[in-house]
Amino acid sequence: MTFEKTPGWLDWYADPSKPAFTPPPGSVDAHCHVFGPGRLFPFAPERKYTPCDASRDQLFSLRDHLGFARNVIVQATCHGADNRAMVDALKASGGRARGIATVKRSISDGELRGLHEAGVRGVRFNFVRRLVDFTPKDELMEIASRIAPLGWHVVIYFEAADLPELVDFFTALPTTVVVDHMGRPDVAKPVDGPEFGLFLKFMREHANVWSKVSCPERLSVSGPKALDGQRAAYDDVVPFARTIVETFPDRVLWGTDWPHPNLKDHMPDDGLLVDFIPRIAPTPELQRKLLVDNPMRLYWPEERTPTS
Ligand SMILES: O=C(O)/C=C(\CC(=O)C(=O)O)C(=O)O
Repeated sequence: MTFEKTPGWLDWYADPSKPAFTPPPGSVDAHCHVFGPGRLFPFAPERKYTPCDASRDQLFSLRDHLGFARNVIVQATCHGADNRAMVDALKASGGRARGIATVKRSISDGELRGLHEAGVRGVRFNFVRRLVDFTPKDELMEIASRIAPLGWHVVIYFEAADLPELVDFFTALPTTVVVDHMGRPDVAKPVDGPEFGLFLKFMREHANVWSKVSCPERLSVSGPKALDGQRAAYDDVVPFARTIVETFPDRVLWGTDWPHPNLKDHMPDDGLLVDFIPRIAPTPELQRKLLVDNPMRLYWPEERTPTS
């Protein structure tokens, strides 16, 4: 099947730079996607966008180029609840990728076990209206209670302005809860203002809540962009991400978000994006927690040594 990309679609950056920052050995890119390829894994009829292809082999070659060891592949909404492309990538990764699935309440226990064997360790609940149609909260809660015994967690994606309305549902979830992209703060607002304050309170008062400090390219208003050799990009996002890393160093994850769906302004050079990491996690200890210890604890707990 051939697909026509959404008009204005920006393809992933073809020839990324080598980062100046060297990630510690064993680093995990804990948020990335695969798209298709559409001829093998057709995009879902209910999708809100049609992307370019972004295959597992292209993802794995980016992983190696950037100096990462592992990936966490998050089911993208353009594949709906058809997890085949993501699962195919997990199976081809030689144990170096884990996955986050999208499932419906109709999924059987056997199918859940199959996903677990392939390397899935969580489900994603998406509340961003431009990406998905609303799933009733009772259905989501039922899914959460079924995946909890597998040791899985729930990844949530929402916009900062929607947190007040969603917070009661989030705090009722029975698993670890991982927030995508810091809950998408409006970085034009003050880092010590009420909106981001609510997010910090949410994390402070709920020790099961983690955050990905990812996607500065999606959140930044004033740049500069991670392009043309700019190794100090997205200044306006730094205080938000750094506050989270320094306040909750054991509950943060980082990911490229490759292939960066739905960006409208520019496509970042992923090598320069990696150079954002030492600006938000300034010490080797914070970097090791963010890139190795935390994702290993969540996604490969069986591989942890007693000291890590
Ligand atoms: O890549 C992301 O995390 C963010 C997305 C896309 C997405 O979540 C999806 O398609 O599932 C976005 O904001 O458009």
